[in-house]
Amino acid sequence: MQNKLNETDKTSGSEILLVAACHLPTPWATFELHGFEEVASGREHVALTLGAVADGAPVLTRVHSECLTGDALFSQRCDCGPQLEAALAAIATEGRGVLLYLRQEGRGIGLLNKIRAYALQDQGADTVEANEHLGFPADSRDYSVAAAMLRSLGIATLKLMTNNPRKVHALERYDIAVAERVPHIIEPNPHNAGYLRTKAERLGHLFPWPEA
Ligand SMILES: Nc1nc2c(ncn2[C@@H]2O[C@H](COP(=O)(O)OP(=O)(O)OP(=O)(O)O)[C@@H](O)[C@H]2O)c(=O)[nH]1
Ligand SMILES: [Zn+2]
Repeated sequence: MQNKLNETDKTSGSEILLVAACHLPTPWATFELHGFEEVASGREHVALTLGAVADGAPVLTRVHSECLTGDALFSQRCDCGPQLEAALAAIATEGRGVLLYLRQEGRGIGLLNKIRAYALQDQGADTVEANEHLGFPADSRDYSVAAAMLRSLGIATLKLMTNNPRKVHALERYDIAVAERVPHIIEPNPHNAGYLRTKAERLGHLFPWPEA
C-alpha cells in the first residue's frame, strides 16, 4: 500500500492523489479505506476495497454518489442509504470488491442546491423539473475521477452494481470496462416511490417503477 501513496493518474482526465489508506472495520467486513484528492478541485473522495482487487478479474463495484440526507440522515426521499448498505453487504458476501464514494452530492449540484430542489419537490415538481427550475441539468455528475480512482487501485474491469445505464456508458468512455451490470434495486417506500418512478421514466434507470 505504502508504495502507492502519492501516485497520480492523469490518463482519465482527472488528476488524483492517493493521500492515505487505513483499515476500516464495518458491520459487514473490515475494508481498506483509500483517501484520494482530486487535484484540480481539492475535492476529497474515498474508496473501500475488500480482497485482491488488482488481480485482473472483474471486480464487484459500486460507484456511489454522495447523498448526505440518505447516506447519513436516514432520508426516505431516495434509495441511497439502503443502496450503500446493500453494496457493502454484497461486497462482503463476495469477499472481494470496491465501493467508490464520490463527493458529487445532489447529482453534482451540491447539498444546498439539493435542499432547494427538495423544497421545489415539496411544492409538486419532480426531481428533474426541480433541477431545471434552478438552472441545472438533470444530472451534472462526471465520472472521470471514478475512472482515475479505479485505475489507481489497479482495477480495469467491473461487475457494476447500478440501475443507471448512463453510469455504465460514462465509465466506459474513460476506458473502464463493464463486463456485467448487476441490478441494484431497493424495495421502494411510500416517500420515494415517485422519485423512483421519475428515475425510471425520465432518467433512464432500469427498474420496474412502483405502481401509483
Ligand atoms: N439534484 C438532486 N439530486 C438528488 C435527488 N435525489 C437524490 N439525489 C442525488 O442523486 C445521487 C444518486 O443518484 P441516483 O439518481 O439516485 O442514482 P444513480 O447513482 O444515478 O444510479 P444507481 O447506480 O442505480 O443508484 C446522489 O448524489 C443524491 O444526492 C434530487 O431530488 N435532486
Ligand atoms: Zn439520496
